[in-house]
Amino acid sequence: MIEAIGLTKRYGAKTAVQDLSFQVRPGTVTGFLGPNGSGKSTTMRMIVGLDQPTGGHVTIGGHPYRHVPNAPRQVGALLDAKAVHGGRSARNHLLCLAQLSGIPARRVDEVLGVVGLQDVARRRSKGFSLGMGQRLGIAAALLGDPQVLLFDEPVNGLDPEGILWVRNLMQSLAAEGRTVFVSSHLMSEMALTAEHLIVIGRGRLMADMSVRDFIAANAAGFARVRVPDREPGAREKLSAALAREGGQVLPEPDGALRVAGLPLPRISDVAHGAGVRLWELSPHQASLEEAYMRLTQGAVDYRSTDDQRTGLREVATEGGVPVAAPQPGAGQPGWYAPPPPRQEPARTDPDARPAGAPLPTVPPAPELSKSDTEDPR
Ligand SMILES: Nc1ncnc2c1ncn2[C@@H]1O[C@H](COP(=O)(O)OP(=O)(O)OP(=O)(O)O)[C@@H](O)[C@H]1O
Repeated sequence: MIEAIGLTKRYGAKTAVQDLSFQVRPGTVTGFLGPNGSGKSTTMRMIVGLDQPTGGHVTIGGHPYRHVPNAPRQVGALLDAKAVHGGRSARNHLLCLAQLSGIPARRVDEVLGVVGLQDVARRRSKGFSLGMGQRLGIAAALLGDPQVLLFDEPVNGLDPEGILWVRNLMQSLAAEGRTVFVSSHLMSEMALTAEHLIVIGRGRLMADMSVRDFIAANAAGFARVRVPDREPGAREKLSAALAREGGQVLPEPDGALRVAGLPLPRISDVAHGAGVRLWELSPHQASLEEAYMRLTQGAVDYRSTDDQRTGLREVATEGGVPVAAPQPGAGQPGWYAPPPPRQEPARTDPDARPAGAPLPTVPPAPELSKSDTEDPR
C-alpha cells in the first residue's frame, strides 16, 4: 500500500502539491487524475524518492522509499519514458537496470516479450517511436516483478492495440494483489481501467472514491426524449410540462430533449398527460469525463481560447452577410456536463431557449482562491 500524509512540495514560490493525504490499496487499479500542472508527476516522484517533500511524508508498505527493503524488486515505476540512454539498445538498457538490482538477465528477455519489443531489442532506443519508448518504460517497471507499480501516463503515444494491452496489463497486475497507481488524461480509458480514483487540482485532493461513486457524486444520469419530428409544437409542449414537474430540460443538437431530475416512468406519464407521443425515452449514464470536467473546471490552470486568426483569414460571409466568429470562452460545442445529482434542479423556461439554441454552459465549480493554493511564506 502507498500512503501519503500531509504531502507537500514547494518549488520556490510555487506550491506544486499541498497537504495531500491518500492511500493507494493493493488489489485494484487506482487512477490518478488532475488537470495539467496539478501535481501528479510531482506526487509520483515523491513516492519513489526522486523528490523530497517539503512537508508531510509518503510511505510504501509503511516505509519511505529509501528504506523499503530491496526497493527495486518491490516497486516499479514508469515516470518518464524518455529517461533512457538513447545510445543503448533496449535490451542493454534493461540489462543495466537488472544488474543494478540483482535481477537475473533472463528476466530482461521475459519483459521484452511481455511488452512486445523482442524484435527490436537490439536496436538503439534513440530511434524508438513514442509508443516504443513507452513500452520500454513499462518493461523497466515490470523488471523486478514488483508488488507496487506506478505508471505516469502509460498509454501516451500507444496505438489502440497498445492501449488495450495496457488496460489488460494493469487489471491483471491488480488482480494478482499488487498495488497499481496510474495517471492518465484519457477519461474514457480510465473509466475502463480503474476501479478507484484519486483526483487532485492545483496540488490539493479533490476526490478519493470509487469510479462509480465519483460519477454519481459529480454528474447526474439523464433521459433522452424524442417526439415525432412532424408534430409541430409537441417538443415545446413536452418541455414545458416536464419543466413544470421539476425536470431540467435541455435541447440536444439532434432535436431530442435531455431531461435530468425526473425518473423515466414520470417522464412517460407527463408526456401522456400532455398528449404528446414519444418516439424515444432512453436512460443515459453520465460519463467519467463529464463528472471529471464538472469537478475540475475551477482548478484548470491552462485553458485554451478559440483561435481568432486575427488578420490571417478573410471574413466568412453567407450571402454577403458576415458570419459571426466563435467567441472565446463560449464553451465547447456539443459538450455538456449534467449537474451533480444532489443539486437543486434549475427550472427551465422552454420559451427562453428556442429549439436548436446553443447548449448552456454549466456554472463553474468553486474556485480555489490564490491564498488556498499558494504558500504565504
Ligand atoms: N522541478 C521543478 N521546478 C519547478 N517547478 C516544478 C518542477 N516540477 C514541477 N513543477 C511545477 O509543479 C507544478 C506541478 O507539476 P507536475 O508536473 O507535477 O503536474 P502534472 O499534474 O504531472 O502535470 P501534467 O498533467 O501536465 O503532466 C507545475 O506548476 C510545474 O510547473
